[in-house]
Amino acid sequence: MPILEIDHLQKAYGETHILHDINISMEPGDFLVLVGPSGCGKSTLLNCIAGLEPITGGTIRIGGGDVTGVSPKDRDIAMVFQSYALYPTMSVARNITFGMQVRGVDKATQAAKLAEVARQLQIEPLLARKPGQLSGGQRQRVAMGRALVRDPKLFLFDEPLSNLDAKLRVSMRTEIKKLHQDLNASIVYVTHDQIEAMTLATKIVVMKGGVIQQIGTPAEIYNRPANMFVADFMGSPAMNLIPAQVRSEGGQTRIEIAREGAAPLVITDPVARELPSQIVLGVRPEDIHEATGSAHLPRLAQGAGGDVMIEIVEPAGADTFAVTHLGGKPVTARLRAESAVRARALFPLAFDLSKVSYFSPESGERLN
Ligand SMILES: Nc1ncnc2c1ncn2[C@@H]1O[C@H](COP(=O)(O)OP(=O)(O)OP(=O)(O)O)[C@@H](O)[C@H]1O
Repeated sequence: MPILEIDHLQKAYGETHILHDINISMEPGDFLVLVGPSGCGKSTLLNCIAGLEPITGGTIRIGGGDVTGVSPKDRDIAMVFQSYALYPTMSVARNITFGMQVRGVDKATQAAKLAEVARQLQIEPLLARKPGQLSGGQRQRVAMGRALVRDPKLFLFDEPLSNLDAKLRVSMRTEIKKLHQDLNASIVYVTHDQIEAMTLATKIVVMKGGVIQQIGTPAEIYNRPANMFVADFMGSPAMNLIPAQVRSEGGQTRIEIAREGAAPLVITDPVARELPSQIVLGVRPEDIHEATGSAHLPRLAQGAGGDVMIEIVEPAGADTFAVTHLGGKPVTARLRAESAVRARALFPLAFDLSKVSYFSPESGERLN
């Protein structure tokens, strides 16, 4: 049975529609990440799940029970906010046990739960301190501790790492992932950071303008984006989106891409595909390879590339990024660090056609 089922959810503020026909089904133990740009409605959706915002239409079920009209405290959820929302005058220990005290949990159980989460989160030495005496990462841990002692059906996290510096964010991300694995907890997590989404989620919901664009595993979202918005939003550097023309010939698909100062680059997809004459070809930087000595790239089809003029070369330690222009757009290839690629020179590049996406230029939807 799904731990969370959202069915045809609508949310409006007066005449302003914020969320449109949201449908989500989440299994127990899932780490479901709601991701999208600022203003896409992900926090509003989380608040609807928590019961902090009334919904305009549809239903929400948690653990099989309809909670649509149920107050937040009766939904068996625990929420961790971006602001942590700790009580400043209470010690760390009191912050964690206070909710249990209010619910009438006996003292011995409170102490046992406190000890358990303090150990899990490695905050034992901090229990007597006040929130003002903690670092951002430590406050974050206390806020999580407060959620953990509730042992709820569902954890809700609203951008919990956004107040931390970059380095701490990465280490807290690892901790949250470990916590999820250890507890097998069901988590709904909001972030605008696509890397956080990719690294944490078992399931990603990509949103834009209050509409779900795609739901899938991180691999599905990355490898088979449903449309150009998802293709562009997920992945860094972003997927290259190259306008191209298609000619079907003899059971193959010929794709022509305009190249500056030279005849179009013609690549041949060995699969016969039903494509419109104009498409946008999506290819991730790591799926564009140096075409010379491609013996180590057996999956590269014959005729999958050609010489292109390299404009900029950016060494980045483990990789080297090479930027060219194709179809009138800048195109980035992620090459090996030891690549001989040079700026302002021709260089042979080939696309891994087993990995490319084709999109409709009009609707932006995936075609293959
Ligand atoms: N009380 C409100 N009344 C009217 N509009 C609101 C209200 N609260 C939020 N909105 C609007 O709803 C939309 C979604 O907001 P929401 O905070 O859910 O976005 P978000 O994706 O979480 O963005 P962010 O990452 O910036 O927090 C925004 O356009 C926002 O202006």
